[in-house]
Amino acid sequence: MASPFSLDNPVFSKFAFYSTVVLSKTLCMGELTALYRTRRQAFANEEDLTLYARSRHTEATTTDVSVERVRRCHLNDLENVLPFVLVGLMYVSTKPGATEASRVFQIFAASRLLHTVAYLLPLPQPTRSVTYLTGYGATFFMVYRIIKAIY
Ligand SMILES: N[C@@H](CCC(=O)N[C@@H](CS)C(=O)NCC(=O)O)C(=O)O
Repeated sequence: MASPFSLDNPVFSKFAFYSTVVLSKTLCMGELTALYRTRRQAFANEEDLTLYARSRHTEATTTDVSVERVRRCHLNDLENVLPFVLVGLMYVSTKPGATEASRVFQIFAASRLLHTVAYLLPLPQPTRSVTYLTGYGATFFMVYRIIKAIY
């Protein structure tokens, strides 16, 4: 029996693509945090001041509103992207239809990109909540499919 975890399988190949998109976006959040820290001179650790601070009067802080917003956005990615990738692997193993699977992966990836835009700009609520719930729904749809395939 052919393994579903091969790039020859169009479902796995789409899953690999969209997982890489959302994981790369999550990785970029660390660099974005560093950029905000440097721009706003808001370093969390005393030892960072000697390396990056423009003025010797700069003090370490963990309360800069913009830096904390990027950090919350990053954390929210971790809370949602990691479950998507793990649940997605089990979903691929159920051998779903290619059209359905593609839609689920696309919806999740789009929802996470829009969540970041809504969080960082920020856009008025409930925009961010809607993007979050859309991605959450996509992951839970896969959970439903997995459970249905088993029982
Ligand atoms: N850990 C999240 C759980 C709920 C959630 O993810 N809510 C979405 C829509 S309101 C969100 O963007 N929360 C903001 C955040 O995680 O910083 C929280 O504390 O809010």
